[in-house]
Amino acid sequence: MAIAAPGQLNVTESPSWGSRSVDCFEKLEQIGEGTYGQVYMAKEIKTGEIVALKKIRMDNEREGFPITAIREIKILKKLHHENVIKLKEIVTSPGPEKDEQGRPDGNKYKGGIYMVFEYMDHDLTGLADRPGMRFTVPQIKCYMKQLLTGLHYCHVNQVLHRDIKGSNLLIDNEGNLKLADFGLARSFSNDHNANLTNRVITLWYRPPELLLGTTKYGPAVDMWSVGCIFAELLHGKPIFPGKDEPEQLNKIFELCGAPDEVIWPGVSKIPWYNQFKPTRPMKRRLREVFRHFDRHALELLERMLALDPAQRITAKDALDAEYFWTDPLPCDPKSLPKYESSHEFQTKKKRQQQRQNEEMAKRQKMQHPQQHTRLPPIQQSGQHAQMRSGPNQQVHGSQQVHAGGPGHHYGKPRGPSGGPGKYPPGGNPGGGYNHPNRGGQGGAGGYGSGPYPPPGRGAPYGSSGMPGGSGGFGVGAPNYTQQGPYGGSAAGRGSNMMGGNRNQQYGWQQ
Ligand SMILES: Nc1ncnc2c1ncn2[C@@H]1O[C@H](COP(=O)(O)OP(=O)(O)OP(=O)(O)O)[C@@H](O)[C@H]1O
Repeated sequence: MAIAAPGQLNVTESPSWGSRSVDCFEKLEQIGEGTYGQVYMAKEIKTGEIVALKKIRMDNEREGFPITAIREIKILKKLHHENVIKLKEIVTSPGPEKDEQGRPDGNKYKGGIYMVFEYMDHDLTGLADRPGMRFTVPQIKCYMKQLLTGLHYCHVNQVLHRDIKGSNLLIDNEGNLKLADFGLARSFSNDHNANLTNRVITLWYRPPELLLGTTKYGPAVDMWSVGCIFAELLHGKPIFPGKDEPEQLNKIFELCGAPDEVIWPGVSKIPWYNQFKPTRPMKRRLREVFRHFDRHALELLERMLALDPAQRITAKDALDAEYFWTDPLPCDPKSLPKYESSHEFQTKKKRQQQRQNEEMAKRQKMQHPQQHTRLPPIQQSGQHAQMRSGPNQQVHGSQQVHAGGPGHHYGKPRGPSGGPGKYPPGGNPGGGYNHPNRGGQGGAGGYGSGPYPPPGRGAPYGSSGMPGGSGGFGVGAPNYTQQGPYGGSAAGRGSNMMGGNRNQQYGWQQ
C-alpha cells in the first residue's frame, strides 16, 4: 500500500485546515460505507450546520496516511464548481473515538482523520431505488445535464474521475447534482502517453478499452460510465451487469457489437484484445434493443457508448446534443420534488432488514402453522378493486416528504410537490423489461428475448451477505480487478461489502 511521507499530509493552503477536532461535530447517523471508510451525517455544534463526515480508513496505523486520500483531498481542493462536491475542511480526532451511539469505535487507529463535505440528501442509487420511484424525462435531462456540466469542468481542469456511478452522484433537495468520491481521480495530460493504472472504474460502468487492458486513456473512460448511467436512467436497470470482466466484455459486445480494426482502429494492439476478442461476429444492437427510447436520447446514447474511445462523444459535445435542446426541456432543478433522504447504504440496510423480518415471519409461521383454515371473507361489491391495490401499487406522490415528516431533515425546506414517475412515460412500452420489483414497467418482449439475463434485481451482492438487492441504481456493482487479464487477485474497487480497503486494492495509482 502506498503511503504518504510524514510531511506530505500538508495538502492545504489554509493553516486552519486540519486544526479543528471532530468534536466540533455531533455524528447523527451513518449514511455511507465505502472502501474508504464510513460516511456520517453530522451537525456542527456551533452553527447547527449539517455536513457529511467521511472518515479516512486507517486500518493499519503503521502504514500511514493513505495516498488515495491525499489524491482526493488535493484534487477536491482545486475543483470549485456547483456540480462538484465541496470539501469544506479536514478535521482530526486525537484520541480513541466513539460511534454515533457513543460506543467505542473498533478502529485500531487511536485517532482519526475526517473529510468534511457539504451534506447532500441523496445519492442517485439511493434515490432511484426508493420503492415506486419514477423519474420524468425533464428530470432525467436535468440530472444528465448537471452530470455532464460537472464532468466537463473536471475534464477541462485535466481531472479524470474514474469512478462515475450512481452512488457517487449526490443530489440535494434543491435538485442539484454533484460529482463525489474523487478517491480514484487523477490529473491527466492531454498527450495520453502516460501509462495509467488499468484497474479503475466499477465493473458495470467500466469501458471496453479498460477491460481490454489499455493503460493509455483519457476523459473518454468517464464518458462511457456516463452513457451507462444515462441508459440505466431511461431503461430502469443497469444495462451491463457483468459478474466478472469476461462477462462484462461479452455483455458490451452483445449490445454494442464486436470491435474490429474497421470500427475501432488500433483495437487489435490493445494488450488483451487477442485473448478476449469475440469468437463470432456480433452486430451492434443498441438501436434495436432501445428502439423505444426517444430519438434524440438514442442518438446521444449511441455516441456515449461508442466502442472506440476516440469516437466517443465528449462531455462538452454531449451538452450541445439535440436531446438537451428539444422538448421536453430539462427542468429547473429547483422545480424537482423533494424526497426524504436516501443513500444507497441506507436503502440497502432497509432492504436487508425487511428481508430478515420476512424470513423471521416465515420461520415463525412454519413453527406455528395455523390450526384452522380460514374461510375467505364475503366480498362486497366494489371491494375487489380496492383489495387489489396493495402496497405495491404505485400511488403518485407517495414519495413526497411533507413538512414535519419522518426522517432526519434539519431545517432544509420540504415541499409537497408531486412525485413524478421514475421512468419516463412510454419509456418501456411493451418492448421493455418487466422488472418484478419496479411495478408496471412495460410488458413482455424486448430484453426478454435478447441476450440479457432473465429479469431479476441485478447482480447478486456477492460476498456481502445481501443477496437479491435491487436492480437499477440500487445495487452496488461488483468489482473484480485483476493483475493480468482477469484472473489473479480478487482485489478491486468495489463497495466495502466486497471486503478490503481501497488502498490495499489499488496500491499506488498512476
Ligand atoms: N457529501 C455527502 N453528503 C451526503 N452523503 C454522502 C456524501 N459523501 C458521501 N456520501 C454517502 O456516502 C457514500 C459513500 O461515499 P464515498 O463514495 O465518497 O465513499 P467511498 O468510501 O469512496 O465509497 P465507495 O468505495 O463505495 O466508492 C455515498 O454513496 C453517499 O451515499
